[in-house]
Order: sequence, then structure tokens, then C-alpha cells
Amino acid sequence: MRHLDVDICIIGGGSAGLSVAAGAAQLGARTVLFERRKMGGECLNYGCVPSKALIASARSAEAVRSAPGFGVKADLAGIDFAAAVDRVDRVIATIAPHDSEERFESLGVTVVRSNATFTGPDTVEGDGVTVKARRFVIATGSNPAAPPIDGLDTVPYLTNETIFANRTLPEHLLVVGGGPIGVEMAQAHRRLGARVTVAEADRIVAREDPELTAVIRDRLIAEGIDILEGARVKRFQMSGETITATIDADGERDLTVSHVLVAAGRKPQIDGLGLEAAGVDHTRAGITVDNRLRTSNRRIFAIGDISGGPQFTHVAGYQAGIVIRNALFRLPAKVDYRALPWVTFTDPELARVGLLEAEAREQIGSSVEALTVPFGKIDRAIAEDRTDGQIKLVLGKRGRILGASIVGDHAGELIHLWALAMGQKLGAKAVAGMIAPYPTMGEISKRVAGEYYAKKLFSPWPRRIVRFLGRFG
Ligand SMILES: Cc1cc2nc3c(=O)[nH]c(=O)nc-3n(C[C@H](O)[C@H](O)[C@H](O)COP(=O)(O)OP(=O)(O)OC[C@H]3O[C@@H](n4cnc5c(N)ncnc54)[C@H](O)[C@@H]3O)c2cc1C
Ligand SMILES: NC(=O)c1ccc[n+]([C@@H]2O[C@H](COP(=O)([O-])OP(=O)(O)OC[C@H]3O[C@@H](n4cnc5c(N)ncnc54)[C@H](O)[C@@H]3O)[C@@H](O)[C@H]2O)c1
Repeated sequence: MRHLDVDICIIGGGSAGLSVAAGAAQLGARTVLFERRKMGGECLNYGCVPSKALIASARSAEAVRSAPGFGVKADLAGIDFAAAVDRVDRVIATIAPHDSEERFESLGVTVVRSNATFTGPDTVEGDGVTVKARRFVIATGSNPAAPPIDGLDTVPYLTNETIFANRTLPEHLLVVGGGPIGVEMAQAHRRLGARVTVAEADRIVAREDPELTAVIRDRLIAEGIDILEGARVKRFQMSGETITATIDADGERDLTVSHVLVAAGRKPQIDGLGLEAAGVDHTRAGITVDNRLRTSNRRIFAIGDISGGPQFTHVAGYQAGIVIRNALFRLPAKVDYRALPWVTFTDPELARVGLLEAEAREQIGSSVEALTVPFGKIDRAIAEDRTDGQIKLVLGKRGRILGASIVGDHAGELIHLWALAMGQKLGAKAVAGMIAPYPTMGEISKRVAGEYYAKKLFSPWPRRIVRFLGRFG
């Protein structure tokens, strides 16, 4: 048994663990990282990267389909689905060196490629290595949850961990769950030629503003996706080579499909961690942490998907910074998600930061104002034929920004401005006063902020003042 005595030991080499490891090692801390599967974790191998790569192929197909509308003669001669998946692999391979064992070893991290288990409150073991550390970080992520549906375990269903290895275009893909994974994959597969049905228990992308989600729903339906909301998948069974799903959505029906993708939420990855030996509390949502990301064992932190908070790669990176300040600099840094943005990468994209209108009205009350501008009012969007969508700005007293949501082309890029404004506590005035280049999609941000002041500026008082001043030549 090899014994290591270090400053910080990290379990999990995904977005969260790697961010802490890189920071800690570069700050000179003696750092050990355990990873039992692929370096880079879910995001690189089965999540953000492959999904966005597949979405890029789907967007290309759509661009060809819409080319005649721009006066360009083009026919979609066909789609080589396997080639699109090969491209996904190449994209992963291009990014992988950044997350590799070699890179982390070169930064000074001792990487152990094995499962790690706590054997006590300050000791972890794996692959013949025992590590004692001043601080530990659990960053073991999450796995796809399997909903309790009769017969699910009797059919060969896909999850995000297997769908990007599927090289056969599904003839008919049933997506169970209309959250971000469900809608992103539904649209990508539809655009690449599959027939697609989404069965969602609630409504699709339910965490977002319903007015903006409606734009996504309309687009998905227009592209030929069957969307069943308020739907309960009751049973699965094999019928020869195909899968039959019994779905209750305004009455029961049987749907025969070639493939099923389960995208019905996540469960925390705590198996084999030895949390009892470590004295670390957890619930069904994940490991319990305080606002400094400390667990019930004060020398152990938990970050990323395992910590039960928002599940995004950029959150994992942000939390890693909080842990480094607490664990290495002994600063009492706390998480603050008020200016946290996220994006659902459908086309059009749906992006959001801060509160939704309904949340703001519930938390703050009648002083809340919501202003909207449709992309149809933006010249660049008209020129590009991308007028689908709108921005909604949620303001409190004196133009304080409480939240912004955007559905439209490049919404994920456009939300940066609002994340910065909220993070820096800038009001709508700062955005309204910005000189925005013409013609850009981003003008929509200045326009919506300007709406707030336009109402005040074009009210009777300023008009009286202008008339009065006009008398003096
Ligand atoms: C299809 C999909 C698309 C997504 N798209 C986006 C997106 O566009 N943008 C975005 O921000 N987020 C996206 N996400 C979410 C994002 O992938 C996760 O929030 C992020 O990967 C979480 O990182 P993590 O480090 O907490 O966990 P993970 O990436 O899951 O890493 C945890 C690692 O720990 C390892 N591990 C677990 N237990 C042990 C153990 N006992 N010992 C050793 N190693 C262990 C695992 O093998 C794994 O590699 C997407 C997720 C999915 C599934
Ligand atoms: N663009 C992004 O940033 C992005 C993309 C994909 C995933 N993610 C992250 O990964 C997380 C997981 O994504 P997800 O889409 O799996 O989870 P989710 O929890 O966001 O959505 C799951 C959906 O499945 C539905 N559902 C659950 N059980 C069901 C059942 N039996 N039948 C029908 N519907 C059912 C739920 O009502 C919910 O709408 C997200 O919360 C997000 O944080 C982010």
C-alpha cells in the first residue's frame, strides 16, 4: 500500500474536480485526484461537448433545408448519421487533452485512476493508495436517473451515456423527459432525420418562463416533433425488434418505436464512496453542503452535480473557486447564485439569468415590472430571418435588474451582458446608455432596457419641460 500525505484530495475528475485540481496544484498545494472512469467526466464524454457537437450537425442540416428561402439553391441529398457521430468523437478527442491525466500530472497533480472510498474521516483509499489530506473535495457528479416505469429494465433504452455512441439513425426515437437533455436531443435527432416523440410528465423545459418556452414548443412542433405534455409512460415492452410504450396523455395509447432515450433527471453518484465512514450526510438530492460548500465533516467539501445545487459545468467551475478560497486561503467565501446564467441549446436557444417574472412577483411583489421586446423589432433578426423569439427583462424599483430571459438566435451569447450587469449590480440604465453596434442581435438588450426609460421620458412632464425651454430661443 502506497501512503500519500497531501494538502488536498479530490474525488472525481469531471468539470468540478478538475477545476479544483488545476487551481490547487498551480497554487503549490500537494494535490491528489482520483478518477475511476474517463477524465473529463460527464461534460466532456457524455454531456455538454457531444450534445453540442451533434446539435452543430443538426443545425447544418437545417441550414441546407432553409437555404432556398435565402435564394440559395440547395437540396438535402441525405444525412450520414454515423459520420455526424464520428464528428462528435473527433470533437471530444480535440478537447480531451485539456482534461487528460498527462496534463494534470504536468501541473503537479498526482492522478490515481481508480475508485476512491473513504475509510475514515480523513482517509481515502483506492488502487493500493491511501491518502491522508488536510482537505477533501467530493466531486463525483451524477448519473441518469431511471424513472419507475414498468418494463423499462426489459427494453434496451439509451441514456446520455450511450446515445452518443449510437451510429444508427433511430427510425422513431421516444424521448422520456422534456428537460434540457430531452429537448436538445429531440431536436438534434429530428433534424438529422429521425421521427421523434417527446413524452414529458409536466411541460417541456418547465423551469423556464412559459411565455418563452412556448416559442421552443412551437418550433419543435413545426419541425415535426410530437410533443406529449402531462404524459405518463406507464409501461414498456419489446415487440420483436421494436419497443412498445404505453403512454397516458389525454387517454392511453400504444406507441411503437425503434429507440428510447431516458432523459428524466439525474441521481447523485454516491455509490462506493464510504460516506458513513467519512461522516458525510446526504439526501436523495446529493451531499448536503452549506453555503461555503462544506459537508457535515468540516474538512470535506462537495461540489458539482453531487452537491445538489444547479447542475451545470460553469457552476462546477464557479464552486471550485469557492472551495479553493475556503480550503487553501481559509477565506469564508460563500456561493451566490443570484447572477447565475444558463442556456438550453435548442434552436432557437433559451437563456436565462436571475429571476423569472413569476418568481420576482412572488418574492418581491407589485413593484416588479416585466418588459419584453420581440426579435421581430430587431433589424438584424429580420435580415437573417431569425425573428422567432423575444427578450423579457424583469426589473425592480429604480430599474434594478432582477432577471432576464431570452429566447432567440444566439440567446446563449446575448445573456452574457445580463449576467455581467447583474453580477456587477448595474441597473437597466447602464444597458440603456450603452452604444450598441448596428445592426446586431444584441441591440435587443439596449432596446428592452430603453423601454423602461422611454415610458418615463415620454410622459407629460419631460414634454412640458422641453416646451418651456423652447421659449428661450
Ligand atoms: C447530455 C448533457 C448535456 C449537458 N449539457 C450541458 C451544457 O450545455 N452546459 C452545462 O453547463 N452543463 C451541461 N450539462 C451538465 C454538466 O455536464 C454537469 O453539470 C457537469 O458535468 C457536472 O460535473 P461534475 O464534475 O460535478 O460531475 P461529472 O462530470 O459527472 O464528474 C464526476 C466524475 O467522478 C467520477 N467518480 C464518481 N465516483 C467516483 C469515485 N468514488 N472515485 C473516483 N471517481 C469517481 C466519475 O467517473 C466522473 O468522471 C449537461 C449534462 C448532460 C448529461
Ligand atoms: N444546456 C444545458 O446547460 C444542459 C443540457 C442538458 C442537461 N443539463 C443539466 O443536466 C440536468 C439533467 O437534465 P435532464 O433533462 O435529464 O433533467 P431535468 O430534471 O431538467 O428534466 C427531466 C424532465 O423529465 C421529466 N420526467 C421525469 N420523469 C418522467 C417520466 N417518468 N415520464 C416523463 N417525464 C418525466 C421531468 O418532469 C422533467 O421535465 C439539467 O437539470 C441540467 O442542469 C444542462
